[in-house]
Amino acid sequence: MARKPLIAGNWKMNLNHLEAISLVQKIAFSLPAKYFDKVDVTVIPPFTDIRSVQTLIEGDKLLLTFGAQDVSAHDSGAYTGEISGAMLAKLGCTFAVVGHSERRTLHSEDDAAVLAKTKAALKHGLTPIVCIGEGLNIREAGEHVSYNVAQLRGSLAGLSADDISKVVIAYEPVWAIGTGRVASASDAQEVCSAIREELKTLASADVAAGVRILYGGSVNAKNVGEIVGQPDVDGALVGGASLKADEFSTLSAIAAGGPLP
Ligand SMILES: O=C[C@H](O)COP(=O)(O)O
Repeated sequence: MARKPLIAGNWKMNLNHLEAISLVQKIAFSLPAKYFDKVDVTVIPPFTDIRSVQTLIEGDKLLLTFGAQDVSAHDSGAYTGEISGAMLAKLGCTFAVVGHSERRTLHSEDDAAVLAKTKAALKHGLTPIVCIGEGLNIREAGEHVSYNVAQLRGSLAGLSADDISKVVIAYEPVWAIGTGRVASASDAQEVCSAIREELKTLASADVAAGVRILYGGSVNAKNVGEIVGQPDVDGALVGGASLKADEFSTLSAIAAGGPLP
C-alpha cells in the first residue's frame, strides 16, 4: 500500500508567535503546491504559537498542516497547565505528538500515560504521533528491537484496529536526538520494520500496511533522502532542522522526491 510521506517539524520550546509566523511564511513560500501531492508537511509549534500559525495557514490557504507537541489525557477540569484535545481540535490542529522521549524522560511519562494521551487525541479527531525509542544503553546491549516493540505495545494497548489505523508512529532513538548522531538508514529500517510487523499483530496486516512510521533523530537535508528511501520509513519527525526554513523546505522537497526548491 502506498503511504504518503509525512515530514513533521517539532519546534520544541523554540520561537515566539511572531517568529512562528515568519518561519511558516518562509516555508510556504519555498514549497509551492506541487510538493503537497507527494508529501504531507506539518509544523508542530509550542502551544503559544498555534493560534497565530492557524490564522496564517487558514487565512492564506496554505497547504501545510499544524499540530501540538503534547495533549492532556483529560477533557477539561482542574489540570493546571494542561491543554485538552478538544482545545487543540478547535484550533484546527491535525496532529498531537504523544510520548516524545523528552516528555517520557523529563516528565516521567510512561507507556500508560502515553496510551491515555493517544486515546484523548483520537477521541477529539487528532492524529497522534506516538513516539517510541531506545536509549543508548539498550542499543549497545543489542536489545533495541524488543525494547521498541514493547514500548509500542504499551503505548497502543487495547486500542481497536480502527484506532490504530489512525495513528502515526515515530521511532526516535534517544541517542540520536539533537546529538548530530543520526541512526544509519539500515538501523532505522530495522526498527521500523519490526514496528510494522508488530502492528500486524496489534491490528491487522491491512492496518499495518497503511500506518505511517516516521524516523526522528538528527534528520537534515543531507540524510533525509536515504532514511525515507527505506521501505518501512514513511517520513521524519524533525527537531533542530525544522527551525531553519531553507533546510526544512529542502528536506521536505527531498521526501517528496524533488525537485529541490
Ligand atoms: O521531535 C524531534 C526529535 O526529537 C528529533 O530532534 P532533532 O532532529 O533535533 O534530533
